[in-house]
Amino acid sequence: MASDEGASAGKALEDRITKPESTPSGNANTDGASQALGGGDLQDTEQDVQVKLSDLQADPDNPLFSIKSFEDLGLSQEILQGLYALKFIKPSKIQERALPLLMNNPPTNMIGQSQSGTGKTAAFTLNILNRLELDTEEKRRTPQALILAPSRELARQIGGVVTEMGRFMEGVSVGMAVPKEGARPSRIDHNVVCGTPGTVMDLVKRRILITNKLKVLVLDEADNMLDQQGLGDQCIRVKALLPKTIQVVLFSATFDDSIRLYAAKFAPNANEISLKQEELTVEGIKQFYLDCTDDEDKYRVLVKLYGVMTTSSSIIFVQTRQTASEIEKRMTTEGHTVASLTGGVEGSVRDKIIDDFREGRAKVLITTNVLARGIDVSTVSMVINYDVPQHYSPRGPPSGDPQTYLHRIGRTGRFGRVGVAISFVSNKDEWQMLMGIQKYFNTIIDLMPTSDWDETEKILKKVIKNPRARSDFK
Ligand SMILES: Nc1ncnc2c1ncn2[C@@H]1O[C@H](COP(=O)(O)OP(=O)(O)OP(=O)(O)O)[C@@H](O)[C@H]1O
Repeated sequence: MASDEGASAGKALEDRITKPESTPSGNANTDGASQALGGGDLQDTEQDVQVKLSDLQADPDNPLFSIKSFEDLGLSQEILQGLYALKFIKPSKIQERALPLLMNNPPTNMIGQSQSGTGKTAAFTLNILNRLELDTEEKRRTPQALILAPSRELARQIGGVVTEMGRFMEGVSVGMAVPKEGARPSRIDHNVVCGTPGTVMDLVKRRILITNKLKVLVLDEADNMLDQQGLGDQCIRVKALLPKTIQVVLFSATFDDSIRLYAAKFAPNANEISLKQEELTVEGIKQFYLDCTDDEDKYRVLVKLYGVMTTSSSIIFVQTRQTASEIEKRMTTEGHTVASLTGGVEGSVRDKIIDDFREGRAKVLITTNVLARGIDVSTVSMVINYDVPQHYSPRGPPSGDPQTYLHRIGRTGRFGRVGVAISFVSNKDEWQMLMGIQKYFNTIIDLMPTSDWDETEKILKKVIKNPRARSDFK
């Protein structure tokens, strides 16, 4: 097992850690990117972010609002220490609502929905930590919780969160079940396992991952996991090999009607927390579109935009690996520093690329839908849909893919931060798809002027610099 990726936690309580003040100067993120960068030109300072966060968490209409404190939720002292160390002050709405239901006994399944960047990971992680039995060496070496995610990067990220949150508990250890070069050990002896469905299935079949003591199964990005032909099939096959009494927890920002019925079969008798379609967009993300004359113009506009957005981190989403590699080559030849991560890249190289991006060594990431979901890098202040996300149709023109659009743009504006999402439109099909997406979420996607780039720069800076962007741009 790739124990190099999963870190053993359970460190002894080092210094005495106290609860953070309600407006700390630290970073309430586990991704580490903000600390490395310290905020760029077009970035909120951490001070701004924290002041704003306490305002948002006091607004009952905001997804980050809660009445209760983490102490009220019945978490152990060691778990609270983990949260304090991460500078989590108050739960978000999904955490406050989901945790009592998740932690209740006898365990009940859950289907939980909340906007992107509102802390779903902590919700399911805290339940897992709360349920772990770590009082004997044997129990510590036995898998008790399994978390499945659609990409290697997301599985690794979640593994990191579990490790960080559980670091004051004696004996928490996280193993990764993602594709790996080289030999695997004969047995996974971690109590929490995070992985992608194909690898997990393989490890279960080879009896490297022993499942009979598993108590919790989490599917993050559950609609995607159950929907896609390949992943859905694998998730069902994995679940069939797990104890019948396992608590099944499904989380996502999106559960389309078509998948909801299916999710209810996968997690029977679940408690459900759901949102209406028009509640799904995140207020802090200002959405624009840009008119381009053709594909070549898209590229010209992209390069122009990068002349304007020099310092903060951004992600460019494209539809195909081929486009990703073309843009990467062209931009690199022209002297831009960009990285590209697609499914075609080998695992260890992918790890390096995403780690470089997280830590601010690479500021521009070109990728496909492989990274559309879950990736949490707080310094990302701009997302570009170089291609409008679409469902291919064997007959007729492609149709827009609102769920993927929402997840892509949700890579910015995390937990009360602000960001911009810009979609490039170069033909009638793309225009229609984008307008369909706008209608689906009942949101506003404004035209970004490009006749005067000084003006474009001003608009972008105003959005990203303004800590009150959500009320201005509602
Ligand atoms: N209570 C909290 N206080 C402060 N920060 C928090 C809190 N809960 C979560 N966060 C931070 O918010 C960010 C977003 O959380 P997370 O990645 O879990 O979002 P998500 O809801 O899973 O989003 P997505 O739908 O995009 O996967 C993370 O950086 C996390 O550390």
